Formats: sequence, C-alpha cells, structure tokens
Amino acid sequence: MAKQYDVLFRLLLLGDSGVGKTCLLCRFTDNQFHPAHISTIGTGIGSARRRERGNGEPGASGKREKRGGAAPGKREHRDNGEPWHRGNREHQGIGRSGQAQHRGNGIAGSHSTGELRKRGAVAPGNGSTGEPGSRGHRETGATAPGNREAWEQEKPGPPGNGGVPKNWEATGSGKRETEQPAVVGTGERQAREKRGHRKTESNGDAVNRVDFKMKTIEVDGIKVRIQIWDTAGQERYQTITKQYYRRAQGIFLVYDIGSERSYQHIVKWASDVDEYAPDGVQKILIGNKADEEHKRQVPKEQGLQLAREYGMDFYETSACSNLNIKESFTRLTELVLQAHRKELEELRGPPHAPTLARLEEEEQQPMGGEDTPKTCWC
Ligand SMILES: Nc1nc2c(ncn2[C@@H]2O[C@H](COP(=O)(O)OP(=O)(O)OP(=O)(O)O)[C@@H](O)[C@H]2O)c(=O)[nH]1
Repeated sequence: MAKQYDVLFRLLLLGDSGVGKTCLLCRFTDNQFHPAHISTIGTGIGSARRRERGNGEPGASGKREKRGGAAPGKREHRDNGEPWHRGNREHQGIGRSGQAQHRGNGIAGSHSTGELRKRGAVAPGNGSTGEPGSRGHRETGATAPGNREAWEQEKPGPPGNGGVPKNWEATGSGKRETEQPAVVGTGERQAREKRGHRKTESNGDAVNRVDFKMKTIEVDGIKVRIQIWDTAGQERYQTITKQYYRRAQGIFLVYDIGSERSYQHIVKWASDVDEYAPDGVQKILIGNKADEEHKRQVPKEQGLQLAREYGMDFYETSACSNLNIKESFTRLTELVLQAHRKELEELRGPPHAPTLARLEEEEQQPMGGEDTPKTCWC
C-alpha cells in the first residue's frame, strides 16, 4: 500500500481559556467554526460536559445540566458578551433519549450540539494578509480518529508511561487514517453519549484534558502528518496539560486580540514552555479573533513586539473568518521540519540510512502493547 505520509509530529495549542484554540484547530482540520465556547476539559475515555449558565466564567452557576450533545471534552459556556449568545435561547432539558432540546432563535449556537458539530456557522473567507505564510503547500486531507480503534492507535499514551512516543516518529502506511473528519478522542463511549445513551461526568483522569486532531499536509515535497493537540486553557488543568509539552515539536501560543489579559498571560505560557517543552521546540505566537477589530485591546504592533522578543513568528488569525489559519499551521510545520532537517535527510538519504519503507516494515513488527511507540529518531 502506498504510504500516505512521510513523517509525523505533534503540535500543541496553548493559551488562556476562550482565546479560540479549539476553533483554530477545527478551522484548520475541518474548515469549521463553532460559535459556542465549549471549554476543553476532557476527551478520550470519559469526559465532563457541563453547560455553564452565567457570564462565561466556568463554574459561574455551579449547576450541571445533563445533556447529550456537547463535543467530547468540551464544556459549553454561555458567554453573554458574544454576539451569538444573544437572543432568546431556551433550554428544554433532556428528552427521553437524553438529547438536549433547544428552542432557539436560529442564531448559531442555539442549535443542539449535534448540529453544532456538523455546521460551520461562518463560511471560510480569504485569509491572506501578506504575513509570512505558506509557499504552495498542498493539503492531503483532514482526518481525525473517529472511533475507539483509531483513538487507541493514534493516542500517544498517557504522560509518563512507558509507551510515550518520542519526538520524531517514522510514519507508516497511513492505514490508520479514517477519511471521516471527526471530533477527536471520540471513542465508542463518546459516541454513545452523543446519541444520548448515557452521560458521564469527569473521571478526573489527568490524561483526559487534551484533545487532538490529525491532518496531513505536504511541505517541500514531504507529506507531513500533524497531530495537533488542543489543551484546556483553564487554570485548573494546567498541571495536567504541562505533561504534554515534552512530546511536542511545535507550539502555538495563542491569545485573543480582544483580551489584554490573555496577551499578558503569554509570558507565563512561554515560560512554562521553556520549562517543560523539549529544547528546540518551535513556537509561533498567534493573536486570534482578528475579525473582531471593534473589540481589539492588543494592537498588532504589540503582538509583533512580543514575538520579536521571543524570536517567534507572529500571525494574527481568525478562526471565524479563516484568516491566516492555513498559513500559521503550515509555517509551524515548516519550522519543525527545518529543526529536524538532519533526521529527515537521514531518512531520505544514503543507502545505509533507514529508508521509510524499511521503517514501515519494522513498524509492522509487534513491539509490545497497543500504546507501544513507533520507530523514532530523537
Ligand atoms: N469572533 C471570533 N470568535 C472566535 C474566534 N475563535 C474562537 N472564537 C470564539 O471564542 C470562544 C472560545 O473558543 P474556543 O475555541 O472554545 O476557545 P479555547 O481556547 O479552546 O477555550 P478552552 O477550551 O476553554 O481552553 C467561542 O465562542 C468561539 O466561537 C475567532 O477567530 N473570532
């Protein structure tokens, strides 16, 4: 079977809660935008889905509401400051099947999360701003594990265990890909929950604070499979998400241009990255929600300045209007490729070096349990 990608590596999205990390990811992988803020709090094996009533701060009401629809690992907020939260949204509770029923006013965000998942509320726009970007790269598909099997195969294993993959992995035949874009970490249990069969609260499992999605893009003739991890921005989960830093080759530090606070916090996120991420991890600074110029608190120049101080590239993006999404993800991919050029050359290089084909063969060999990492060069 023809290989579908040459290398695989991991990117991580970091930043305060609500800056739009999940939306950036969904825009990049599925070209979708979800107007509701559903906080990332868990994925995989069990997850909490807690609808917040109040003004956007998690835990504002303290009430939990059973419902069948929130995306795995996300907590939905009603944030009164956001245009799509305005209006007369009325929740009717849970129907017999366990599915949440809403009576909304047609504004995006008032439909059930089943629909939320399927519908992109905003059509993709033209993202070009002339900022540094891609150079004719080709995307070869946006996929994510959509079932338990895929999840088990793709997940790198819990932090700190023996099955943690190393930073640079040989990739296989690509047979593990699914062609259906899906919300990451959606295992059988999540699917059942989605259909309203059951409802689980957070199991407190430290592993379940991060979601990921996969996408393959082609950069300089190399098919790169990117595993992009979306972390929970909420303070309470940061100890957990730090455990993921060390497995990342590239990191997006994201703030919201309409939130000075989220911008200030970049310093803290960057210092965490210095402390916990591997040396040589590539970083890009992202000022998201650039479509909301009227809410801007952080001038673009300020973002550029910070990026310069840290030696990072900088993009203002909008997951909503699809501004600089592909460009920024491609750029980080390029940076990671450049940083690992040596390993890459070995892969493609002299006859004595391991060839991709050989590595793929080796990969077929049983190496242990399900979470056993694939062949790595780092
Ligand atoms: N206008 C606008 N809104 C956005 C954009 N990106 C995200 N949002 C909105 O910002 C809110 C938060 O987005 P999320 O992607 O859930 O934020 P997050 O950073 O993943 O938050 P946590 O999961 O809590 O860490 C949602 O209501 C989104 O619709 C954007 O580019 N423009």
